[in-house]
Amino acid sequence: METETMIEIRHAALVTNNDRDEVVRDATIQVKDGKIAYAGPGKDAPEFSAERVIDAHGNIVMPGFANMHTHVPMNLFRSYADDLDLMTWLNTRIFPAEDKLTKESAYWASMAAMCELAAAGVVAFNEMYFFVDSIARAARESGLRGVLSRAVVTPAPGVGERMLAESKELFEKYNGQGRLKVFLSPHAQYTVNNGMLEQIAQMAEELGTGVHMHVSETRGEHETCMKEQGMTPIELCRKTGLLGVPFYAAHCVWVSEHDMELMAEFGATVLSCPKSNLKLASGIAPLEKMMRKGVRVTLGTDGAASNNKLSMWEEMTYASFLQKGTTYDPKAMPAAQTLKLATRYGAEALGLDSGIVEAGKDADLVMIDTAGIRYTPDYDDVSLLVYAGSDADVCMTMVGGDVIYEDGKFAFADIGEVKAKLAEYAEIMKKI
Ligand SMILES: CSC[C@H]1O[C@@H](n2cnc3c(O)ncnc32)[C@H](O)[C@@H]1O
Ligand SMILES: [Zn+2]
Repeated sequence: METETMIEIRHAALVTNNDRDEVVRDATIQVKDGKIAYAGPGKDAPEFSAERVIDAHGNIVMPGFANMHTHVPMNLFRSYADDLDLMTWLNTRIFPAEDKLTKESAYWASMAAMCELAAAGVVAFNEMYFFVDSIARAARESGLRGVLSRAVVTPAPGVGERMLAESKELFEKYNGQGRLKVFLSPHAQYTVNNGMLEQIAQMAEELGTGVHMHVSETRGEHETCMKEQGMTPIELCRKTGLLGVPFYAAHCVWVSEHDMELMAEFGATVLSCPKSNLKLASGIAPLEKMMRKGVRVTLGTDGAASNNKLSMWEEMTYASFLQKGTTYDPKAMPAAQTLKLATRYGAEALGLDSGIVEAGKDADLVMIDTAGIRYTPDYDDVSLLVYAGSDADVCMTMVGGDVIYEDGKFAFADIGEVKAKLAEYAEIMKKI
């Protein structure tokens, strides 16, 4: 596929995702040099000499998703270890399998994830793993926006320091390069000692970057931290300085009222992964309560080994329905708010200039084919997207004005080759 600098999309139902939740019928979206030049009623659109005109009659155009917690090389481990709790899953199956990963297998697994994300309408992902060079290579090729981080653990003296030094090198190499940014990443409170948490907070401050960490995922993590440290994992993050930098806390299932108040006070971002938390039997994060206390909540999938899809569509449905079901309040997490958690709030948290479809924003858009039976009748487009939509409905994904996925085809990958490579590397995993 060619890159056009001027694209005009006509006759779309435009879900703007703005503060007024406006939906514009028969809308035109004009894209120039990666930005939205115009988005609004077709009848009011200015003259535009488009290199390509897309007829979106019968389609919805909306902002793309920000998947806020991923481990993209874990696409190699989908269906490899199911029906286990987090610690058994990690210690008996995943960590041994990860020992067999190589630069090449991590690259191809990341490419598989890029395809899965792009085809499901994701425009940005917030990643934590090792093999960051492999992930950066796949991300750059795909055109997706990626915030990468090299996970740090402290199993033995000196190991964490080496990993942190590597994180700094990766920051210097990739941060601000094209569509990439780099954060720092202590894996979790139970794998990283307090001294290293402090060093990471200091380095994030020096570099002016964020910190991405698994926090309060399971009851066991919460109880052990209380017993060994005399405080919750979030309180420990405050003590070690992590809440003083832009802080991105994945999961937050087992959080106290005080934890929520701290996160609101320090402006931390919660990266909730409702499906992964259910599959690993970790529990249900109290998102509604957190949001009422003023905490910024966003959504992610976690890796393909614990989800087992990278579908923000499913995260939206699970997140909303779980909050309704656990609060006994049908008004909890309504559709328009849920869509914002999956798109705009994530984009804002990552410092991206997208998440709303309006003039001046980056053109990070997706187009949804509404020909399927689930989009009829059409009383409320946002409701249809959030409660009835799915990956399969995405017919085009655009990042910074580049069409990276369209009608089953990827601009950046030969999907047959990607599948063949994954099958080849899976043979190695089967021998463990
Ligand atoms: C060291 S890179 C990231 C590390 O995290 C592991 N992981 C994947 N999902 C989870 C999760 O939900 N909680 C904790 N750790 C997780 C992954 O396998 C890598 O080892
Ligand atoms: Zn995770």
